[in-house]
Amino acid sequence: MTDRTCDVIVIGAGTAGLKAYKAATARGADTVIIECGPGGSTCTRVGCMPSKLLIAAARTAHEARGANPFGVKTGAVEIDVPAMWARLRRERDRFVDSVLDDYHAIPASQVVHGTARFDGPDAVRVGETRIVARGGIVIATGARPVVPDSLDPVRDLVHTHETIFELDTLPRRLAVLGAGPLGLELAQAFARLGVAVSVFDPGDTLGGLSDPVANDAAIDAISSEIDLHLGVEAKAERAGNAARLTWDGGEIEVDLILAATGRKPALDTLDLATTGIALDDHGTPLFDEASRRCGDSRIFIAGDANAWRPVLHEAARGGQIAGDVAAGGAPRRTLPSLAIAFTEPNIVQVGTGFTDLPEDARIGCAKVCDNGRATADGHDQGVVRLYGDADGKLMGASIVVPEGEHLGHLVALALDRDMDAATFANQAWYHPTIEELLQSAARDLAGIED
Ligand SMILES: Cc1cc2nc3c(=O)[nH]c(=O)nc-3n(C[C@H](O)[C@H](O)[C@H](O)COP(=O)(O)OP(=O)(O)OC[C@H]3O[C@@H](n4cnc5c(N)ncnc54)[C@H](O)[C@@H]3O)c2cc1C
Ligand SMILES: NC(=O)c1ccc[n+]([C@@H]2O[C@H](COP(=O)([O-])OP(=O)(O)OC[C@H]3O[C@@H](n4cnc5c(N)ncnc54)[C@H](O)[C@@H]3O)[C@@H](O)[C@H]2O)c1
Repeated sequence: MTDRTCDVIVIGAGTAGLKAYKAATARGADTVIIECGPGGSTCTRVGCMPSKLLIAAARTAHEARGANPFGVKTGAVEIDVPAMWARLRRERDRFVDSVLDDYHAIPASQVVHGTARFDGPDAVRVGETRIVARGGIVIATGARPVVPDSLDPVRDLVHTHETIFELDTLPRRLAVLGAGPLGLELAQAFARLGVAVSVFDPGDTLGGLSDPVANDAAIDAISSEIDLHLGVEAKAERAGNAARLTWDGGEIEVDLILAATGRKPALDTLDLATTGIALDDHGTPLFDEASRRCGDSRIFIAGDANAWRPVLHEAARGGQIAGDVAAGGAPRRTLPSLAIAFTEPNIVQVGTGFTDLPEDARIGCAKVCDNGRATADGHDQGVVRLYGDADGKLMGASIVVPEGEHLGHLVALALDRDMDAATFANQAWYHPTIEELLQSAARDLAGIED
């Protein structure tokens, strides 16, 4: 039995879902949005924003401690731990509230609370209620953290990004499993707040960097602040109130463990088998980037749920596209990929990655230690690696640079404009700026003499 028919159903009211709802509604579609949680979003509650607030506190402490070489005396730097957590949670709650304002502005008649699961390719059930979509169904269910079974013996000492921002104290010793963006950002932040941090990853790269020169630069810079173990499988066991981690060649005891071992699309409750859409080997629907449509179906998938570019601006854009196309709009072009880990130095990857470059690709390089502004600011570690094809057309970059986030945006813009390295080098580059590193790398790539 069908209890309701509408034009578009959106499953999930996070960043992608709210954008999808707005886009479909803007086309005049009767749109129903289904949410199983309290609303708000991963970004504001347990993701981008609390992590950036922790990083902001940590950076402030780090800069105060590092003031002496500039002739600035600060005395001993202490962390007022309750005040630090209080600011983080106060500001975090304001971000959450602003998303909830959008959610609560949706007419009650269009919102269904509960866990959605498919009942065929054009219908969804929430409890006993069945809703049919005439137009399309947008999956925007996000992702959830993965905790490895190897941590079972010490589960009560394990946090994920969903719980770590609820701490009231700081641990003395913290192990972070995973050297992806999540693990690295929080590892460096906790270290700067005075915690002894050890990071373990079975892989050899930081923040997913595949460029060996950029990866070495990141390792050099970041290992000066944290105890870094790459290429290592750590095993956990109980040691009184602590956890003992052992690996080939060493062991340590820690008070807490942060599992930063990736996130998996939240698709398990959806009963996707009833839809007939094609899934990849991980059970994630195959979809078209330009429309977010799954095959020839009227099912769309946006945000972290589709495991493609799991970052905020792609969740927002993907939701917008999916909601719009589900309501009759046209597909859009794909933007260059852009990912930034907010470590110091920032780890930025734009466009084509190192491992996907053609054999005849050219690489331009510029080192932070050769940049005047970086030297003035007290930085000497990091590198820009700018990639171009055999004709010098820009393809991408790996950037390990303090404030490199700004450089990443400029490269993304240049890629979107199909720029070649010589044209990029001949833009206006103010002196002395960190941005001049891009000009140097573009000159190197284009073979332009200084
Ligand atoms: C610690 C951390 C830091 C991050 N930092 C950054 C950063 O600095 N910059 C950046 O760009 N990205 C960052 N990200 C990534 C970014 O947060 C995500 O890409 C983005 O929040 C994903 O949004 P979403 O809409 O896909 O998912 P969500 O916001 O998680 O929304 C999914 C919604 O679906 C609901 N739902 C799930 N299943 C069902 C169901 N069956 N029925 C009904 N409702 C359902 C959930 O309750 C949830 O409300 C970070 C992520 C983490 C974890
Ligand atoms: N600044 C940002 O944009 C930002 C910041 C944080 C998180 N995020 C997003 O959050 C999501 C999760 O980030 P992440 O860093 O956890 O995911 P990730 O998949 O990028 O990295 C996970 C890391 O964990 C390692 N790992 C896997 N199993 C392990 C184990 N048993 N022990 C130790 N290490 C193990 C992997 O080798 C990998 O390096 C990503 O989608 C990311 O885009 C983004």
